[in-house]
Amino acid sequence: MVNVLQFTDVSVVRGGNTILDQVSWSVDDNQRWVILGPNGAGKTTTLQIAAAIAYPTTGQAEVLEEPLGSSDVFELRPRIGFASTAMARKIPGAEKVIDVVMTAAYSVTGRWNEEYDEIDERRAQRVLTEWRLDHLADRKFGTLSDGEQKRVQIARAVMTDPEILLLDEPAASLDLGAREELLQLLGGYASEASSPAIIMVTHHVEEIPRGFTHVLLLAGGRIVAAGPLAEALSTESLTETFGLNIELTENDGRYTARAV
Ligand SMILES: Nc1ncnc2c1ncn2[C@@H]1O[C@H](COP(=O)(O)OP(=O)(O)OP(=O)(O)O)[C@@H](O)[C@H]1O
Repeated sequence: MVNVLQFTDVSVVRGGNTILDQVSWSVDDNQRWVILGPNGAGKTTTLQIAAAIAYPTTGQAEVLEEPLGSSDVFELRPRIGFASTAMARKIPGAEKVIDVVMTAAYSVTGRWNEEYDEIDERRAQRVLTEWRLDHLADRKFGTLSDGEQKRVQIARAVMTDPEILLLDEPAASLDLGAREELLQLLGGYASEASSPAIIMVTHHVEEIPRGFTHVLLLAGGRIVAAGPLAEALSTESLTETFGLNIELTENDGRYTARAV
């Protein structure tokens, strides 16, 4: 078991606002975390620190055993897979799906010759197949549906074989079928022992895939609960997190929540 993330009293202050407040949190490589909390709770900021693209104002964050602030983030970042809508916006709509996935390897190999070309292309094809995108390899990214684009973002993030995979609201804006297909794929990936640690931000307990193991509940920049799903995700902890009476039900590894 390897520790991939260690926050010790992490606070983030921006524009005079305390966005994260003394957050201490630890993630091991065999864990798959969901981060839940209301709008503005600090979920994305937490993910940005885990991605080594934001830094604590005070406290200490270690990512893949490298302390942020005194490590070379340019060596660290290629070891992290990060899929978010903000990053997807940077992908040119005219780029072919296979290229969107394959170019993720550039930052790791740092070169582009015949040998790497073939290895990367084979790996990209394999990743596309895993995420049920092989039939779309030659399509332009901009012509894909939302659900397909989300899967391409994840395929790109796993292309480099990252040691930690970060997903910012991967199921947002998907229709029921696309959401369920994505959750199935994510659940399968999460259940594989060879997969990296996964941290996924979401707004809905319905979007927690089977195979996820832990939850971090945030409200107002503070931890309300953190730990194994069976213990930390409850009617009580959700009620406290969202500040209204919520009833949680679990059915065969999937969750639903509603106000009562
Ligand atoms: N530069 C900044 N200056 C002041 N406040 C900021 C700044 N950046 C972010 N914030 C605030 O920090 C809070 C936390 O933002 P963050 O994006 O981490 O929350 P979130 O939980 O991901 O929210 P959402 O669910 O709405 O995406 C928000 O209230 C946001 O307005």
